[in-house]
Amino acid sequence: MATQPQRSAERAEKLALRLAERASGALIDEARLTPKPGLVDGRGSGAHHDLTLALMERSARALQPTFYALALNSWRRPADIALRQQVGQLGREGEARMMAATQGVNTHRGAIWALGLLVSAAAMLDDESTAQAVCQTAAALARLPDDRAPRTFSKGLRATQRYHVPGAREEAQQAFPHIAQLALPQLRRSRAAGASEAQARLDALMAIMTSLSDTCVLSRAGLAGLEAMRQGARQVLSAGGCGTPEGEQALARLDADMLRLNASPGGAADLLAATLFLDGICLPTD
Ligand SMILES: CC(C)(COP(=O)(O)OP(=O)(O)OC[C@H]1O[C@@H](n2cnc3c(N)ncnc32)[C@H](O[C@H]2O[C@H](COP(=O)(O)OP(=O)(O)OP(=O)(O)O)[C@@H](O)[C@H]2O)[C@@H]1O)[C@@H](O)C(=O)NCCC(=O)NCCS
Ligand SMILES: Nc1ncnc2[nH]cnc12
Repeated sequence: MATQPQRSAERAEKLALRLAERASGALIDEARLTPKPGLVDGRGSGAHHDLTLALMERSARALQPTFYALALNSWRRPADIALRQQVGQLGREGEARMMAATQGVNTHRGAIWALGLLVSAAAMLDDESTAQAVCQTAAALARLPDDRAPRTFSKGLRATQRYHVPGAREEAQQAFPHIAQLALPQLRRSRAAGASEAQARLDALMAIMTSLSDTCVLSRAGLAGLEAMRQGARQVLSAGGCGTPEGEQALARLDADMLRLNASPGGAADLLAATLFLDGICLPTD
């Protein structure tokens, strides 16, 4: 008969496997979702020259062991410095894994950050929780310092300082408002209004794009690119979403604008993947 510690280990491993499969699956679902403005999708490489759908999928699969390790090591632990450092280390190993799988192309750095924290938070809470609870727990972890992190200067950091806007760090530290307050409610509203699953997911992406300061867009296309992204996404939603003929036309215009400006909302795409992950693992609210 299995002893108590054996049963606990089995439970932790089972949960870690489920979370890791869901996290990698959410990355693949996001990458395949079509048509996404400026992004890699089933039609092609969007505004990118070095990314393809096959590469995004390879990267997503290569990250599954990272998500598994994050969940297993976070199981039922409190948000403290020791866990923050371990999660940081596992996240950096995940980035190295991604780079090895893609021969040095940055496919999912932002996604490793957002999904990594959310996978850890779901394992910390263990029981099925609401998306709000998982986002709050992830935020508690993100707000802790990681003294072992190398002091490097990134494109994201440069954009947040130049334009005085929040970036990926702040989104996590504020408990992912673009997921909890915009994307998840929009996903559920669009489904309830009869949109197809793909249309509802595209609407959720639009909801994120209406207000995110996506440092990927800022680095490539400046404030003009960011404003075009936000305005275009608002037009899609105010036309009734991607499921209406007017919404579909507005989405095509937004795609053309993003390509013309060389803008890619990679941060919004990461947050959509994180939304799909939470939608798949969390208790429904309201
Ligand atoms: C906190 C970190 C995310 C580092 O953040 P920072 O802002 O310093 O660094 P970046 O390297 O720029 O990464 C940020 C990425 O986050 C995504 N993102 C952008 N804006 C937001 C936002 N407002 N909210 C949430 N997420 C956002 C975005 O990722 C996507 O874009 C990537 C492609 O970017 P880039 O290489 O710039 O792309 P290109 O334009 O294609 O380059 P060129 O072709 O022009 O050369 C892609 O990866 C998408 O995922 C931003 O890029 C975090 O990484 C960190 O500190 N990690 C340390 C480890 C850790 O503690 N982990 C814990 C959890 S596991
Ligand atoms: N579909 C996508 N295209 C480009 N960059 C991304 N980053 C995350 N998902 C992406």
